[in-house]
Amino acid sequence: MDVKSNAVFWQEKWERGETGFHEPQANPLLTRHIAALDLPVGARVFVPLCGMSQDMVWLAEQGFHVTGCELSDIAVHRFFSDFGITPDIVDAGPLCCFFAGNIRIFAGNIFALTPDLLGPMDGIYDRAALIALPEELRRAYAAHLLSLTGPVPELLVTLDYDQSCLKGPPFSANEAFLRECYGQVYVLTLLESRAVEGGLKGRCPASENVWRLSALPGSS
Ligand SMILES: C[S@@+](CC[C@H](N)C(=O)[O-])C[C@H]1O[C@@H](n2cnc3c(N)ncnc32)[C@H](O)[C@@H]1O
Repeated sequence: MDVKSNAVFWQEKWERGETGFHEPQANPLLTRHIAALDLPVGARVFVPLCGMSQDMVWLAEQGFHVTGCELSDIAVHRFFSDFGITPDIVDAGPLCCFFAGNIRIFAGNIFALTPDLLGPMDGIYDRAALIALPEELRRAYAAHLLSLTGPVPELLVTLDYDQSCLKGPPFSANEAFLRECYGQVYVLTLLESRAVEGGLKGRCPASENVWRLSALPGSS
């Protein structure tokens, strides 16, 4: 699957309301482990492929400046309208930037986002972003993310399961794959691993893993 067909796939998911990944509250793995990034209040946190995640609200409530990037306009509009907030909207090259308070979201394809548009970031929170993408795009995504932010600390939530058991998304990302994508610049530390209750989609044993990525000495 290439960048264009991936975009069509996700746009159609949002149009059909197939958003089972969306959680009504902040993810407990985020709230439990964000401190591991050691970010000061006021730090700038990037949330790639953010959907309309409540995690952004929770991060903003902790005093962080949050920047998301999301392909679907439907998701971005719903994120703000659910709070009864009318965001300001400005053109940002090939993307559109929505902002209100200490949350801004780039609506558009992350592969079109540039370091200049994004600006400096102090940390990354990736839940269901890397693993939303098929194998061919996942490596490109990881490299692009690094080109956007450099090796800032990252909290990464992944799934690990036998890919032959389910088609995905979400796709499996095992430790070897993560080390291939990120091991050149990051030290990877597994903070928590827990079995998905009842199996992934009720069909396949899976573990949900929380990783801290911190810059290898000399890589920042
Ligand atoms: C599985 S959802 C996860 C959303 C969010 N992280 C959460 O935890 O609810 C993946 C999201 O990535 C978005 N997406 C997929 N490819 C993208 C791309 N190339 N650029 C920006 N967003 C993308 C989809 O529209 C979808 O909302």
